[in-house]
Amino acid sequence: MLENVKQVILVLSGKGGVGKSTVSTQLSLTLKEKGFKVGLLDIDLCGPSVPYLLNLEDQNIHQSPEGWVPVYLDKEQKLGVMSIGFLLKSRNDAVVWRGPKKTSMIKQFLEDVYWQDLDYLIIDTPPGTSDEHITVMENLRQVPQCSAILVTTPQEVAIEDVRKEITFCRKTGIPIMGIIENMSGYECPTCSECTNIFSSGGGKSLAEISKIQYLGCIPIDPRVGALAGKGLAAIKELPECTTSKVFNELANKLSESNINGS
Ligand SMILES: Nc1ncnc2c1ncn2[C@@H]1O[C@H](COP(=O)(O)OP(=O)(O)OP(=O)(O)O)[C@@H](O)[C@H]1O
Ligand code: SF4
Repeated sequence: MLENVKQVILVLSGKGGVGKSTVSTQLSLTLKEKGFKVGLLDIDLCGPSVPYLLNLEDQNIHQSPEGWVPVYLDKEQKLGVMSIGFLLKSRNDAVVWRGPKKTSMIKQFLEDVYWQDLDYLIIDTPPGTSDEHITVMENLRQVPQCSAILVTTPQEVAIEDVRKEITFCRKTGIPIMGIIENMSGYECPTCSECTNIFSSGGGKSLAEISKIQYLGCIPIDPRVGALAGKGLAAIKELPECTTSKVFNELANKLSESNINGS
């Protein structure tokens, strides 16, 4: 049920493992820390990592007369989470479904979750442009405030795949809010010096060429990696690190409703 959701943000990536779920969870946690009411919907049916990242793996969802009740991270119910992971017995269980079953599960996720009033619904998607994406795009077209954030890494192959995501968004009519480059150099936890391990700046130049807003680069930071599985916000635990600054700025841009669709 999306009637009472003010803004929907889809987090997309061309490749797997580029940090899409990290961006989805840290963005959700940052918005929660800023006092917003947030929902995080994980539709990566084949690799749902959000329950793990937020330390919610042992939680179950419940059915209420209004619909599925999300799992809440906090007592105040500021961050609600929905993931196929909550329906699996163990993290190692695999979802082996054909397209139509995946499509109907995603429709249920979009229609039957009782989110209550939300300032933001963040949707973590599988990599690429699959059946899941088409179903989501079709169902979200009627949501007035909906846009996509594209996540990439600096390598040329990842950048190439983001080009495909841009084409996909433009064809399906979802405005792109911007591009984030993750794993852009290595930030030393001791002296905060950033060393470029791979090339860098590919995400920025792609944003410039494609006339899309560049939302910043997040370095590889072992301290940020260590937050995975704990459900802790980088902005609270590591306020001085570059990652926190990027998420803080991103959350500010969102709250100013500065959606530059392109
Ligand atoms: N900036 C970063 N610094 C350190 N570790 C990171 C960073 N970004 C992501 N990671 C780590 O890299 C791994 C992969 O990240 P994540 O699960 O967010 O990627 P993904 O794109 O969602 O992957 P998938 O395609 O499997 O859904 C995780 O262990 C995460 O903690
Ligand atoms: S980046 Fe700084 S603290 Fe890290 S290893 Fe190099 S000199 Fe040492």
